[in-house]
Amino acid sequence: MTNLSLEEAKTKVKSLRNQLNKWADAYYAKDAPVVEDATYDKSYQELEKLEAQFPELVSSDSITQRVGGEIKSNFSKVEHEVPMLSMGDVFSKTELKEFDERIQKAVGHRVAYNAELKIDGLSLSLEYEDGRLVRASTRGNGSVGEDVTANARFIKDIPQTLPEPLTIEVRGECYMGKESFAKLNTERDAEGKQVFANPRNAAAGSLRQLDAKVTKKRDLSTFIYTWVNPPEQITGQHQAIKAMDKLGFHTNQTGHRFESMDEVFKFIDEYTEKRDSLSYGIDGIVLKVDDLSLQNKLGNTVKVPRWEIAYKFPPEEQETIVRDILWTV
Ligand SMILES: CC(C)(C)c1nc(N2CCN(c3ncccn3)CC2)c2cc(C(N)=O)c(N)nc2n1
Repeated sequence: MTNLSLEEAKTKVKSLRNQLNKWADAYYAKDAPVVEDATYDKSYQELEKLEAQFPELVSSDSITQRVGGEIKSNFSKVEHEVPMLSMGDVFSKTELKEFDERIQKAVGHRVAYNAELKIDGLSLSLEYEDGRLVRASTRGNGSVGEDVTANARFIKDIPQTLPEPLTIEVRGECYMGKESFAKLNTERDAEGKQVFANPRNAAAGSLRQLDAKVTKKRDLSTFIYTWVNPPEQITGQHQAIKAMDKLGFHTNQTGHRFESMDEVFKFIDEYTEKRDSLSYGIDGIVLKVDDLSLQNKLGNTVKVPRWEIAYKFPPEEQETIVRDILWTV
């Protein structure tokens, strides 16, 4: 229940409807979602809650009254055997220190961490049977995603077959490099099409294309960072990434295993500096307890692992021009 007055609720409902209609039109009309599902869903649920609390505000033209009101994608659904979890976010080194202290307290000793750049893309799961790619799917809500196998076949750095007949699942981030993003937007602008607000939306819009031939024209990449239930000879996150690299997956080589938080802080400072010069977007650093058995011991809360945290950089000066064009349409 919100503590909004009827007047305030009316304003809020109006702006939510306006926003959701724009997003839904972009999704249906141009089949290029300009926003992450999670963002759309959050606003949609907020509108539903307000309409439930203020029934006098419900109107037949509200997107919640539309049969297909929610973003229904035409992809078939994929149930994730192992849920794709969310990530806890922190925004300061103090909070990272507290995270480390919590972990040390829980396990009774200091732990090593694997620090990874937090790639600004969308999550992707890749499933292989006897060494052949059989399914690619998006994260969706963490439990149910979309089948994008046909599209994934056109992402050049995804191995279609593995050097060994393994039946495994790996997960990573699908992203569009900064240069490819700028090129795509220039082309779209020249064609009078709506430009993408940022590389993450461009990647999402390009991967979640119903017509895989469109994905083929888009320059998408991946960084793979998780081996789901790896063989027992793999005991650490850093080792897992090295092993996936050997299998032909594209991994991010900047990841580093650290024994102390001081080294982690140096890594954070280094990539706060280097961020703009990278050829792909990052929005933070992901810190994971490296030892996989400790990860299992620490377990997860409902949606978030206790053994991992994402340190988010302060938002950089976004190129607001694109955003303005987008929102004024
Ligand atoms: C395996 C865990 C759960 C620890 C995990 N989860 C991740 N993510 C979860 C939340 N995600 C998410 N996405 C949409 C909505 C909610 N959560 C987006 C991926 C990771 C993302 C990156 C990255 N971006 O580079 C990374 N190097 N490691 C990750 N590791």
